[in-house]
Amino acid sequence: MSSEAFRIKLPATSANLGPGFDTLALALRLYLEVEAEAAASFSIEASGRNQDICGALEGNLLLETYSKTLTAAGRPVTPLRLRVHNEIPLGMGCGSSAAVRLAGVSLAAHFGGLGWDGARILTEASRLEGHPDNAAACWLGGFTASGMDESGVQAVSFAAPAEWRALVVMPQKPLATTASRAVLPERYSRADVVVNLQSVALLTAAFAARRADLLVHAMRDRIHQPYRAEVCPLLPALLPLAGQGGIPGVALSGAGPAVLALLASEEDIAGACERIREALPRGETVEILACELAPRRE
Ligand SMILES: Nc1ncnc2c1ncn2[C@@H]1O[C@H](COP(=O)(O)OP(=O)(O)OP(=O)(O)O)[C@@H](O)[C@H]1O
Ligand SMILES: N[C@@H](CCO)C(=O)O
Repeated sequence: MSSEAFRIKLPATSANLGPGFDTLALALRLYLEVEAEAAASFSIEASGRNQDICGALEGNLLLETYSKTLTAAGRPVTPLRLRVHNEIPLGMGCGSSAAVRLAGVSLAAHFGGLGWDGARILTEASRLEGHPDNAAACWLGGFTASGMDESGVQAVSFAAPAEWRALVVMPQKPLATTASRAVLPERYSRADVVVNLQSVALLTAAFAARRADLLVHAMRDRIHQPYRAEVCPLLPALLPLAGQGGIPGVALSGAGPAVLALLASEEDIAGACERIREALPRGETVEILACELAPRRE
């Protein structure tokens, strides 16, 4: 067990990127920062987005993950004084739950003296998530491909082109990942699976080869986006922008409801925001976050 203070900073992530359902994700330069020290009782000082949720002592995913992980490991739950600064939108498809679960597991590993390495922390958080894509990109940074089986998570990350930018287009209301997974079918046709296999391979190659021109083909998806359009109405409105002036690729961000637009450079941001606003359903109010891509963790 350790009584030393602990600090962690983890990025937002956009998972799937179109075809890579539960597999691919990209880290974004928006962060969750948690500082903790052992104390006589739990307290949280929250700043940034969603302070009500991030600062709650009841039903807080950070505290739940921390306590659950220590209890499962047979260790006492040391009360903590926490400072949480959050820039990641909650329930929008930007990996907020993966970041907070990784933070909670890391706190447990530290204060419980569990002796877990990074791979174990990533595996524990991914199991709590039910899929490794967000957690892998959050933990490793960059562009990440990941898989998970009973032995744990296997994940590889590499640096995404630093000059590319992400626009995250968010509606007013969040959508829980569980609700967005509930609309997906159990089975797919061979034709749909083949399209996604081709796209995943092409998309990974497009990031590695820094080929923004391939994104319009490589971000095609038939596994989750067609079904999620009903609960993510920004998607059908914005998907047709892919491949048009200054917006090489468009996909649902994670489980939605936000939409991710990938741009080849900073200069394209203003024009892309204008086209996105023109394409929105009438009366739809959105927040558009322009993000740099987060580097690979060293
Ligand atoms: N910093 C945080 N503090 C406390 N709870 C959080 C925090 N971040 C996320 N959560 C919890 O996670 C929920 C959102 O998780 P959910 O999996 O539904 O969406 P997401 O992770 O934001 O999006 P996606 O999984 O599609 O990328 C919030 O409603 C909240 O309960
Ligand atoms: N791959 C996950 C990401 C959201 O957590 C999904 O699409 O449901």
